[in-house]
Amino acid sequence: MPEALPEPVLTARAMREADRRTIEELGLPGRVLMETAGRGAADVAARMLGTVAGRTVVCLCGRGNNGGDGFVLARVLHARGARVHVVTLADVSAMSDDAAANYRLLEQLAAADASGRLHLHRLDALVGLDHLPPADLYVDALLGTGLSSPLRSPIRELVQWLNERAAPVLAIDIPTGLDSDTGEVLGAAVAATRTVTMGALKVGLLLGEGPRLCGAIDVIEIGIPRHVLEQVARQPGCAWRATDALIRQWLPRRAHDAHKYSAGMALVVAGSREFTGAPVMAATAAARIGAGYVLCACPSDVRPILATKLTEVALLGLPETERGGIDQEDAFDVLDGWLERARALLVGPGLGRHPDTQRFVRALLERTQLPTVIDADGLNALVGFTDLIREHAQGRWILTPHTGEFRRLAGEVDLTRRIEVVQEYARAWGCVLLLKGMPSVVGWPDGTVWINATGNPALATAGTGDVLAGLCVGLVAQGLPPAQAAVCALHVGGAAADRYAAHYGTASMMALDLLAHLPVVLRERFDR
Ligand SMILES: NC(=O)C1=CN([C@@H]2O[C@H](COP(=O)(O)OP(=O)(O)OC[C@H]3O[C@@H](n4cnc5c(N)ncnc54)[C@H](OP(=O)(O)O)[C@@H]3O)[C@@H](O)[C@H]2O)[C@@H](O)CC1
Ligand SMILES: Nc1ncnc2c1ncn2[C@@H]1O[C@H](COP(=O)(O)OP(=O)(O)O)[C@@H](O)[C@H]1O
Ligand SMILES: [K+]
Repeated sequence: MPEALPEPVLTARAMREADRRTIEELGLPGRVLMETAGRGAADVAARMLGTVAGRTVVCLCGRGNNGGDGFVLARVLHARGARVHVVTLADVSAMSDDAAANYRLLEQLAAADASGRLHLHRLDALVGLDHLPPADLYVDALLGTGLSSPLRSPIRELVQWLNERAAPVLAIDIPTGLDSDTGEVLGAAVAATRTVTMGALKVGLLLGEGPRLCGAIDVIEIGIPRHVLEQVARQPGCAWRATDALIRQWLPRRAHDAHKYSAGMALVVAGSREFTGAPVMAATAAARIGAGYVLCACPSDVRPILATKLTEVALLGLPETERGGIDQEDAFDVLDGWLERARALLVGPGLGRHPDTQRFVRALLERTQLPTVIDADGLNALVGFTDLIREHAQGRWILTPHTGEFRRLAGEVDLTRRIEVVQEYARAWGCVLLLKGMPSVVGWPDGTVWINATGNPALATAGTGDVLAGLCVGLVAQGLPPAQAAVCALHVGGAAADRYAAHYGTASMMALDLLAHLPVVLRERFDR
């Protein structure tokens, strides 16, 4: 089976380091990198145009290497018959060396070419823009990873002008104005139809405003060796994105001689008088993703209610104190046998925050050696007890907080640096930390971070977190290590949401719809 490779997601600093090492250590000239980048971008532009000959392209170029990529793209599209207008802001003497070399090439070409299809415009003020002909495609080659502060004039005005154009916009490397590390808009930013990014994905394309502003993304391989990308990807703030091929490789396969125990038993401790839906969604999700035997342990007085909603999922009633929480000692009498037989545990969905229940949760987590998913009220029981995570997680726990639950656990954190924050806490707590959101992010205890590649706003509906927790425990019950189970659960769950949205849009989905689409997605996309 060929080794499927995850996609590196780099910060500007890591990208610059990869460029530098390729140029200085490997000896691949920066000019060649730029030529390859520009040609790759031109191919994407050509696909957007359909036909190139006779079409009009306006290319706005900055004076750095991002502009240089744009000059190469302009030359290539011109060679293929397009009418090209290149707009520059600076004199060639102020350009970076590689950009200047490519600009001089364009000057030679414009002088030698009698077709009148290549026009170079030096922009001193914005007035020049209105003399440009309407274009079939605009190219944003103003700024890339060199952006370091809120956009200055005149680039800021150029960005606004671009955003008023009717025709599609292709952003080179990063939409100008978008922070390539955080996805924040620095003053103003190009809203691109498509972004062609060089060498590797950038973090800012996937976080914050990135997904909204960059449109579809093409990654151009420009000659930076994979081992260089993998090494720089270890820098803080960098991450990885799984591919379908990698998930297909990781997902468990059911053995031909499987029986319900060998296919993995998941024990779900969930539910309360207030929440009888969460245990259903979590336990059903565990069964749907392939656990052979799912047992749901809930407070005794909600057992009859769940029994009407669950058929394939077996139920266990947990004794309660007279105050209404779960009675710790009596509950262990009921659970201990099952804790020996189960292969994975999920604690939390809909458990409620009764102090007795919270004490029971902490005692259970200290007692079990099972790989465990802790979600929702399981996490709330750990507020103020994060030492318990440090002592007991040992890489076996998956925590699945949304932003609010994470803030309650970790205190005030700056989530514009969500990659670093997840990296830091997963490492400090020694657990797999799945921080839900758009996109959801997974931190491993060794510092590796994953940005979810699938999912869409249809997921913003109550219960999808319960489903996600169930997918996690269902995968761990089948023998998948917690680190990989969290990445797979997000990827597959998000893929189910994507299939739903493709058919029905993003407003109508409810959490259990994810499970209705899961079998087809597992079959069609993940070969299970
Ligand atoms: N040749 C190669 O190795 C490869 C290069 N690659 C390409 O190079 C790009 C990186 O090139 P880069 O480092 O030159 O930076 P770049 O994004 O062009 O910007 C520099 C300019 O930005 C300006 N500027 C900064 N902040 C600003 C603000 N707030 N408002 C306004 N202006 C501002 C800054 O001006 P200054 O602040 O210096 O006055 C300077 O003029 C990368 O994205 C990729 O496309 C790839 O193809 C890979 C191979
Ligand atoms: N399969 C999934 N893929 C990606 N993100 C997911 C997935 N499931 C849940 N999420 C994220 O989790 C959020 C819902 O979690 P949460 O708020 O805990 O829901 P609830 O507690 O109502 O079940 C969603 O908005 C989405 O960002
Ligand atoms: K750009």
